[in-house]
Amino acid sequence: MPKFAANLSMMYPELPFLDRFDAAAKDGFRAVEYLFPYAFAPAEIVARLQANGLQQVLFNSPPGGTDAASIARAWDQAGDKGTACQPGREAEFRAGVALALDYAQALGCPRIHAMAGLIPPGLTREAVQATYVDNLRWAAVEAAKQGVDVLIEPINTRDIPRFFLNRQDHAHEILAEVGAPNLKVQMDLYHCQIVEGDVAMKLRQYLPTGRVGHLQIAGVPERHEPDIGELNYGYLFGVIDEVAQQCGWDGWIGGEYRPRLGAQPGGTRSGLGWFAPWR
Ligand SMILES: O=C(O)C(=O)[C@@H](O)CO
Ligand SMILES: [Mg+2]
Repeated sequence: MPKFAANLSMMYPELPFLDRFDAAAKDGFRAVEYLFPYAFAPAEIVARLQANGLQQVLFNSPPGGTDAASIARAWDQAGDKGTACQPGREAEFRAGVALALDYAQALGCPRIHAMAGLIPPGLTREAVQATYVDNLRWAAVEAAKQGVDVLIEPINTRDIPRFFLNRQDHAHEILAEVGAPNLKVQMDLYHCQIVEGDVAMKLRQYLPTGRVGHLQIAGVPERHEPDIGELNYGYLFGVIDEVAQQCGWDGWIGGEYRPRLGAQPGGTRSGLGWFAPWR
């Protein structure tokens, strides 16, 4: 049966970040993910996880720099959204992964997402791929020392123009080139539908490879609740369940969407009809 995690960066915008853990647990989630924990001491987050019986299943390494201002700048509209593919920023990438691994250890989190970043102006995807592969190879070795997986995520270029990694096939080619068993794909079905479509067949193709470390979902195109939009998630959850039973895939599915009612009080809970059968 599919296991769902609440993405606390997008869900529960009506609440301060630390209170979102309590709300997700009350709504029946057993696991959480989010972008960045770095504005909080690990102990503050561990306290929220433990008080609510929640597992931390995913977060991102810093998208640039390791201090709060750099992380915010790297994530804002004009930010680089990661350094992994950017030649000359290898030291920054490594410092970010090291910080993420410290947090992963403290939070008991088994995977981190290392964002690829934008292709720098004047360079091509082909020109920066060697930097990306070298950085991921280093990150996978470091993460393996503490039993953590490193994830890479194809993201659509309507949301993030010039993002390096956009397609599932490219992500799986990168895994083959890096050759590290703990490097896996974060397969976000929202991005997959926008860039490639044919989502059910892609699930059937990639879940049995054992190289998909995590799934994420949202309605397309507005990135609201999964039961709003052009994707039929009721059908897709059935496909995931069927394939998972056949191949033993045991990953989490993150609800990474912006509730339709925005930050209205109770807005996230009122949109959880999609989750009711799986609670
Ligand atoms: O934007 C997404 O999709 C994500 O999963 C974030 O973690 C940014 O990578
Ligand atoms: Mg995602």
